[in-house]
Amino acid sequence: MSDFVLQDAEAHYGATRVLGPLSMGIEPGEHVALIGKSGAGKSTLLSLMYDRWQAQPVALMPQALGLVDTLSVFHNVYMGRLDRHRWWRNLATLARPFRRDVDEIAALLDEVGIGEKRWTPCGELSGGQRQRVAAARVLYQQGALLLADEPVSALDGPQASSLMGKLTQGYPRSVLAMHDLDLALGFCTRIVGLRDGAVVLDAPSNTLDSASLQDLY
Ligand SMILES: Nc1ncnc2c1ncn2[C@@H]1O[C@H](COP(=O)(O)OP(=O)(O)OP(=O)(O)O)[C@@H](O)[C@H]1O
Repeated sequence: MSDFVLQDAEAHYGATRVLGPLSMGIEPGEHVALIGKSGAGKSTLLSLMYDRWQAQPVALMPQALGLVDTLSVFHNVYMGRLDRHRWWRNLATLARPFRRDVDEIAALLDEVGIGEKRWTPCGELSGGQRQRVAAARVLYQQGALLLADEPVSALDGPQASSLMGKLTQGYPRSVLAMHDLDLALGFCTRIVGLRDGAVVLDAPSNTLDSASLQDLY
């Protein structure tokens, strides 16, 4: 049985129910694309999953990315593992990073194509570069499950494909809110379609094509 299960889950804003009740589990090896039009409940479902499962090693890449603009790209990626180190090591890293960390993070930044920006403050990056920093941070963090909200929305076609490959290979399971149906079908094993806070489709990707998903929009 999966450790990642929701049973009759609901989300409310004030007195208004915007999601559920819904039940679903994420099995090992599953990469789930959450699709549906704007306002369907994708971000709300990701937040609910993060709340319910945060006792387990879950990484979150939020839509707003959560970068600290005044810190360098290196330091933002390093934050993916802040909770694994003692306070004094994190404090020392702020002033003078350890060579081992610099080398590991530099390799990751090279992989996502922003190695030359290692010491640039995140506030000086483009939208696509910022998205790649946030992706590098969750790849550095590692864990049992990745939750990501439109993780490649600011990237061009080849960059988006490359990063989708790294994110789905970097975690044993993932749930990714997506708007690009071809990327969802190409990289995810399962498609969950939401409409007005309800699951209206839940099927393996290899049984679907992008035309059959258009009904959700
Ligand atoms: N802070 C909030 N307060 C009240 N209602 C909210 C709030 N955030 C979201 N909602 C409502 O919850 C519903 C689901 O929103 P959600 O952000 O989960 O949609 P989404 O599918 O992620 O949309 P998008 O693709 O635009 O990011 C919408 O009806 C939205 O208006």
